[in-house]
Amino acid sequence: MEKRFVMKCGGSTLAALPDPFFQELKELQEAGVKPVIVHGGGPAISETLTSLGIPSEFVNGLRKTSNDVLDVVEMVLAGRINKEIVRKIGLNGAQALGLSGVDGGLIQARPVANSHEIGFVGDVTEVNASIIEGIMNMGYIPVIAPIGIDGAGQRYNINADTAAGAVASELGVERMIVVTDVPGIMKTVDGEKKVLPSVTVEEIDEMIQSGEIYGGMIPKVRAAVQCIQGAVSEVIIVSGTESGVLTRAVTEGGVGTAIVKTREGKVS
Ligand SMILES: Nc1ncnc2c1ncn2[C@@H]1O[C@H](COP(=O)(O)OP(=O)(O)O)[C@@H](O)[C@H]1O
Ligand SMILES: CC(=O)N[C@@H](CCC(=O)OP(=O)(O)O)C(=O)O
Repeated sequence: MEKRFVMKCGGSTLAALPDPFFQELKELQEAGVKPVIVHGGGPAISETLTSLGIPSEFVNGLRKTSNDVLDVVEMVLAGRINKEIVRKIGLNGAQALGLSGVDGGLIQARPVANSHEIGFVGDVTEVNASIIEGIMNMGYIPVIAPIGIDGAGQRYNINADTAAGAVASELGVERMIVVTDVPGIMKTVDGEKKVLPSVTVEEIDEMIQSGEIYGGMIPKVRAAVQCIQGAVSEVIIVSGTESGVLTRAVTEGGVGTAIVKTREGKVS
């Protein structure tokens, strides 16, 4: 099975991901699947900023990033969190190689439109796929921290969902899997909260308008909508703590919430 997929692991769930999750990753790799991981770490960044007494706030889901904040973001994401994931993959029998978007100029970025307000936050302009492919071809799982860089050497803090979407688009993978702390996109139907098996771009817009999708789910669905406009067929949002979820998401689908162009276009 020669198949690649991009998996975004959210900071909300990283510490809770159990060994069986990483064992599934190893088994998928042994079966010939090539995973690429892009990770977040928002809660760990916030904790470190607090312990250092550096104020931090979010504007529309993006962290206001001064130079001091940027140093901490890089230290926590490209340092502690990245190496923790690499270590867990190693302990469960596979091999990973960690890097940030700065390494080899992997993720090129430019300031977001409202950078005057939120500082060094970036949008991705280019992803150097050959670096990722080189790592995969050596038999390692690339583990990428979402820091970007521009031609002048300026670093940028990039939302991890946005970075993962850009990597998935550049690699042209069929599926991006977003691992978070909820089992999918939820909606209250007849007074009961249910996980939606699939949602279309149109339905996402309505759910953001109505407030049913809010907070940290917004960058996820925005990144998903952006990458399914291109080669990526669907984005699947799942919880990483459910047993067998990763294998199902990669091989057959039918788990979590699939974000699809249209229902007809759904790959099942
Ligand atoms: N419709 C929705 N269904 C499920 N979760 C939602 C929804 N709208 C907003 N959320 C929120 O999004 C959160 C996941 O985003 P976030 O905390 O940023 O996670 P991560 O660190 O994995 O990126 C959930 O814990 C939940 O509070
Ligand atoms: C610009 C911006 O907001 N960057 C994020 C990067 C980490 C991230 O996105 O982590 P999660 O996936 O855990 O939310 C931040 O500073 O928190």
